[in-house]
Amino acid sequence: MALQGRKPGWLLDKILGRSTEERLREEAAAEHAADMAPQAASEVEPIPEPPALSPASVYEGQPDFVPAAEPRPLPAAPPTVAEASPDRAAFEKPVDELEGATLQPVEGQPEGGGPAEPIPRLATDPGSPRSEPLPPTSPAAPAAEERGWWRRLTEGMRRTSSSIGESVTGLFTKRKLDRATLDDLEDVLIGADLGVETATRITEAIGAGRYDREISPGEVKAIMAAEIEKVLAPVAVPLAIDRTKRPFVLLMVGVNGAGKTTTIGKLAQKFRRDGLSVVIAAGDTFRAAAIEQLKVWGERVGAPVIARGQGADAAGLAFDALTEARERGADMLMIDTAGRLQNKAGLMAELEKIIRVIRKVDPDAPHASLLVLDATVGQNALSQVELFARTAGVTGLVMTKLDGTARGGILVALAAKFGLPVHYIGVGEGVEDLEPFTARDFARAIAGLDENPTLH
Ligand SMILES: Nc1nc2c(ncn2[C@@H]2O[C@H](COP(=O)(O)OP(=O)(O)OP(=O)(O)O)[C@@H](O)[C@H]2O)c(=O)[nH]1
Repeated sequence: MALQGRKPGWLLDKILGRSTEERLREEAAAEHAADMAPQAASEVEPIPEPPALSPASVYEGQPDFVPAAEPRPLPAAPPTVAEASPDRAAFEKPVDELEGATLQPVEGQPEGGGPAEPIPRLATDPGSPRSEPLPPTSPAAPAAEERGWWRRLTEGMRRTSSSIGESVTGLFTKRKLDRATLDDLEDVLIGADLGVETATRITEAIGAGRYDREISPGEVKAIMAAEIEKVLAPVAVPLAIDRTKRPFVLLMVGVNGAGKTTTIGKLAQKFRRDGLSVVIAAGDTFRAAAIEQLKVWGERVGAPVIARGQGADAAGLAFDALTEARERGADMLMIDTAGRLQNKAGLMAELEKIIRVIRKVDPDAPHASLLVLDATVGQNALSQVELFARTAGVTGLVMTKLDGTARGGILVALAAKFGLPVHYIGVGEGVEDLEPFTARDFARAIAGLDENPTLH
């Protein structure tokens, strides 16, 4: 019969005046596009365009990263360790404490006597050692966007700035400057986690030529902001994404609860807005809730999430994710990692293994390794940096939860001690509450001063 042997669709082709080969090519292209589209694209909420805001930060309206002009120097390869075969029994058994208290974040613990923000629990993961809430249902709460970054920053930093500001007002109102007052201020600044070095630097700058004279709290704050800015300026470095690396591999490390998973979601949204295709690897296989949380973020921002079950080998997953991201031609691969394993050595061995294994696919990977730090842990952040810098070749920092603490000064101490780039800071759980770090804005916010005057 005449119809026999015809390829399906030939009649439509004939009507539309195209060849069967043309149609097959179109179909293949459509299939590829569907593959690259977010999972369950119809369910993914559209990413709203950011509204035109008056710039509160020099970064507003700019991409959230800078294209790297030159390939970045790679972090030194971490030492090869004996193959860390993940102990499944240990994985499955929730461990509350890491060996060595220095690694433990202080979750939801308020300082200064203020009430902690209640941490909502995720109902679907009752067995998890620590259940997180899913991210907010709207990727960009309009109210948050309308507030602008400067307001979000200063509102978030209020606990830090008001604890310093109240002391400054108390110490410097209608008093002649003397050594005792400066010593008191130094104690306040050290207590606010700025570190001895910066505290001394600030008090010396305030004292220079002003003994026995009245100095207003406003003047003190201005000098303080200027000194803090000097410390922070060298580390306020935007994340450089080398577009010749495809995918650019971003490894996210940090202790449990620091905000890695949330930060990945927030950053993925930024990268997607900037037109990059992103693949996410759910490498925190220790916690089922982290995998689920990431899947939700992935759907929301339109980034495929490569995941395996709880307890799966994270290095193997990272290897597969990099291979797949490469096949898809993705611009970015973001790898989440566990913050808690059976012990500190286990955690570090796993990070080293992940790096070793992904280098089998791309010898330069990871192209950036970001340590996520929770500001509420205060001085503990210093030992976290030391540990992760040694193991995971940390190239930059992200500091979260600056809103929930009076200890935001720790960022200044970190800058003075390590000089590691600080790429982003988080001042809330909302998707818009993470922004590139700018020295002047942060310095003025911490000192409780008005908006960056150079922008007006
Ligand atoms: N207030 C506030 N909360 C934040 C911020 N960033 C993250 N969080 C919250 O901190 C909690 C922990 O965040 P996660 O992203 O799950 O932390 P994690 O590092 O992935 O934790 P593990 O998966 O256990 O390793 C969540 O409730 C987040 O919503 C921030 O900037 N401010």
